[in-house]
Amino acid sequence: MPTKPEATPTTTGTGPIIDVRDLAVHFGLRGSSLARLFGRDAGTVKAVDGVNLTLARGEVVGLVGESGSGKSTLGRALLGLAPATAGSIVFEGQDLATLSRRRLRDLRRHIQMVFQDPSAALNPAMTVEEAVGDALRVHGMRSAEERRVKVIDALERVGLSPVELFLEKYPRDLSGGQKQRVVMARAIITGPSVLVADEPISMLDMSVRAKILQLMLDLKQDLGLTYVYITHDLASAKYFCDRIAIMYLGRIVEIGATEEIFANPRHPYTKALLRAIPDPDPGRQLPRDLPRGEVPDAAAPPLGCAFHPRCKEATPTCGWESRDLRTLVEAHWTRRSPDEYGAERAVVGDIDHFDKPATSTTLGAQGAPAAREFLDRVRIEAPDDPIWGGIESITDDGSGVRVHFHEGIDPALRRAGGVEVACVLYPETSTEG
Ligand SMILES: Nc1ncnc2c1ncn2[C@@H]1O[C@H](COP(=O)(O)OP(=O)(O)OP(=O)(O)O)[C@@H](O)[C@H]1O
Repeated sequence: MPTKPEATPTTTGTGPIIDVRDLAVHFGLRGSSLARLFGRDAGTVKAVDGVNLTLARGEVVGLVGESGSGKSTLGRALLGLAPATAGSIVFEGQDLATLSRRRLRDLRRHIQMVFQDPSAALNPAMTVEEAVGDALRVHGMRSAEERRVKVIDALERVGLSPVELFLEKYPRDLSGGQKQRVVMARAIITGPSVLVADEPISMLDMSVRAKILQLMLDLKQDLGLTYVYITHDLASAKYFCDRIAIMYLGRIVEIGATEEIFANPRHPYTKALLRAIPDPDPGRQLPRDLPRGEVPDAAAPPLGCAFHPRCKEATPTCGWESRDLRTLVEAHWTRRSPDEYGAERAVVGDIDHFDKPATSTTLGAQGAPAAREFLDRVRIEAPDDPIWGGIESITDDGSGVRVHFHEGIDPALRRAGGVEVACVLYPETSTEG
């Protein structure tokens, strides 16, 4: 029987193992050198923007969302690898922000990260023994003999046996699944209590994905680990996670027990992600529509609820604005002939100012009646677009009209039934709460 890797004094406490409060991680964009010369701010990406998350000991929490939703940044922040702009991360009662660089490095024995690409994570010039033992060397274990004992134990735990066959191998000699097992061995060898796994199976062959997830569950059981599982794949999260946090543009928009999220999704984004899960039964034809449009630019998120431009259930107060009008007008123009487009373009005039997010904007170059007629034509073509509910009024203004949108609501996470959800459809007074 393999012995347990280095004991972790931190796993024995009570209360949450990690407590994240109002965490923000913002990245300043450098912009072009010309913009910098004129002192223009190139903007800020709010990769994580006001996240609260409590990890109970021994649970598996999934961070799920499309690319750019901030999952990896949140995961990296838990290890102190992405600096917090605001808020706090408390691990076993210690606020990461108060730790010295040395203590922070030491903390990484207790919180380890596993990345998506095992080939990139392993140094091609190191044998398996060197790669797995290196973490011990970094943390001060000088004796090669002691390291070897621990390495053998860790390799046995991750199913690379007989161990002698693997110790002297290089990454190039291993399959993708074996490499990820080596990465897992390296992660557990310091005796961590928390493991942040960032898409750990997405680059592996289908045939080995379930085996690696099962290995992770076995390790969790044996070593008393707590997991943060980062993925864009809800199907694997269903299998693996106790709780799921759905992320969108730096925020958690819904969080709750896995069964509840799957049985009764509340947030329109969660519903859309669930509809997009491929059905393993080829005979069943389910609509697989990810929400319309792409994930917006995180440096200039939509006003109000960041999901509103793609939302099927959007309401008049979800944050409609000038950029939504541009999207609608441009979609209308894609269906016009070149002559029609030319004539309408002259009526509408310049629309570049729509790109500056605003709840009031002007449209028109040939007078208010022509601008109104144009908007009527757009509306007849797309009468069900939720943006129309978001327009409060249209008034005459100079050479055209001014479109006023309802002031949008940026919803906070609120309890609704068994989950928490950030959507105006679940207000504080909701009977569900
Ligand atoms: N070091 C950085 N500098 C600037 N922007 C960054 C940095 N790291 C991440 N971002 C931006 O922050 C946002 C969130 O990125 P992040 O990688 O955390 O998302 P993700 O959900 O993990 O996406 P993916 O699944 O593609 O990894 C993105 O807009 C990304 O471009």
